[in-house]
Amino acid sequence: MTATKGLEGIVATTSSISSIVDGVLTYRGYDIDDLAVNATFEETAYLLWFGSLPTTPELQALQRDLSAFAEVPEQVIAQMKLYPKTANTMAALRSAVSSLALYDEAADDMSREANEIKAVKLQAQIPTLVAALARIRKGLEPVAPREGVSIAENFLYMLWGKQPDIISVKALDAALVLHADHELNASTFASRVTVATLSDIYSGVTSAIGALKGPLHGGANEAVMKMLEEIGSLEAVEPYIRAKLERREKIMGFGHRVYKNGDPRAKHLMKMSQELGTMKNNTTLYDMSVKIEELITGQKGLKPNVDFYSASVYTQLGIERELFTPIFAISRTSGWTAHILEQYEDNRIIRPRAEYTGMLEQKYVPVDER
Ligand SMILES: CC(=O)SCCNC(=O)CCNC(=O)[C@H](O)C(C)(C)COP(=O)(O)OP(=O)(O)OC[C@H]1O[C@@H](n2cnc3c(N)ncnc32)[C@H](O)[C@@H]1OP(=O)(O)O
Ligand SMILES: O=C([O-])CC(=O)C(=O)O
Repeated sequence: MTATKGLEGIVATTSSISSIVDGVLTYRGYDIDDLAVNATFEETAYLLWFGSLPTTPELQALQRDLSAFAEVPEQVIAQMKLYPKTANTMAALRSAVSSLALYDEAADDMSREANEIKAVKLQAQIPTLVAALARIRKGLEPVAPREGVSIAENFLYMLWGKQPDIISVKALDAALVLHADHELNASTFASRVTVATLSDIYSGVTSAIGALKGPLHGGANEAVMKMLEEIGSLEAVEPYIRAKLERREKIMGFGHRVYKNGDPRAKHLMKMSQELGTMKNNTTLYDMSVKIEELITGQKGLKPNVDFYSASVYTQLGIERELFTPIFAISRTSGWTAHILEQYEDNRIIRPRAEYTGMLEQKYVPVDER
């Protein structure tokens, strides 16, 4: 038995949800480049869960369900008010999502029908939790979700407490489409491992949130913004990056296990970052990001991943960086739950082996003789 570090190149499951072949990302056979400019997030989530794009009545029914489920139990909001205001937002989200299970009587109902409802419910409730967390951290009261509006619009409405502008809603909606699923990434794998023990969907999504939090995965988008803030100006980019590379430090938002010639999602976010900067008459963050990309690609051959330009996109939308990874979680809930449903459909416990490298033939010595 020989271990492969990080399971690189190991095919661990079959899946018909999303694929990455020769650098092309597809959801259920639809190219991400097509979906990014044409599909809404609700259509995308439907596609991931049910395998085809919805008809008008199917989409309307989904939108009605998402609206009907968007409120979260008042006990969960009360618990969230007790979290320290300085708590890591992903740690807080992980706790809140775990708590949702306590108030769902169907949490352990393992029928396909019940699990599909819980997938839609989680998708509806997680944006409400993230917006509530953000407001509670600032000492503000959470804003209740509105009926009949998209997830992107509702989220920004609950976050800001006022009707968001159409440009912000469209930009967030496109970002949600781009982040929705990504084959067997670390958080999706974590969710599948958890539910393959026949544990419940809430446990699967809670595990996934824990995995997404790390800076080598979803947490990179917040880390990119911290770096941009630390750099501070276009002139400071070059010396900062050169010094970081000399110290052999990683540059967040660059590199990818699967894409070696670039992440197809990054160009969409790059364009959005440029457009938002131009619209707001301030392209500093975009210009700094482009300069960083030139230096990193030039010196290391590494390309930006989905987390790089999303940082400047969200900041230009007026969203604080502590919410970047939770927003990733809002989107990826669609992918996680689609994978969980797929895992339940044809389940076998996921239990690989480890190559043992420890000591051999030890003999027990009583404690007072050691
Ligand atoms: C949504 C997402 O999860 S997208 C990824 C988000 N994560 C990040 O942006 C964090 C920064 N990037 C990374 O840490 C890595 O590129 C990962 C985690 C994405 C992929 O990791 P791996 O597939 O294990 O790549 P690995 O670490 O083997 O990288 C190969 C080489 O490129 C280097 N490298 C990879 N990424 C970077 C980076 N961002 N900055 C500097 N060097 C890097 C590695 O140090 C390694 O060099 P070496 O061969 O001299 O040791
Ligand atoms: O696939 C990965 O390893 C990470 C990634 O880009 C994602 O989850 O979107």
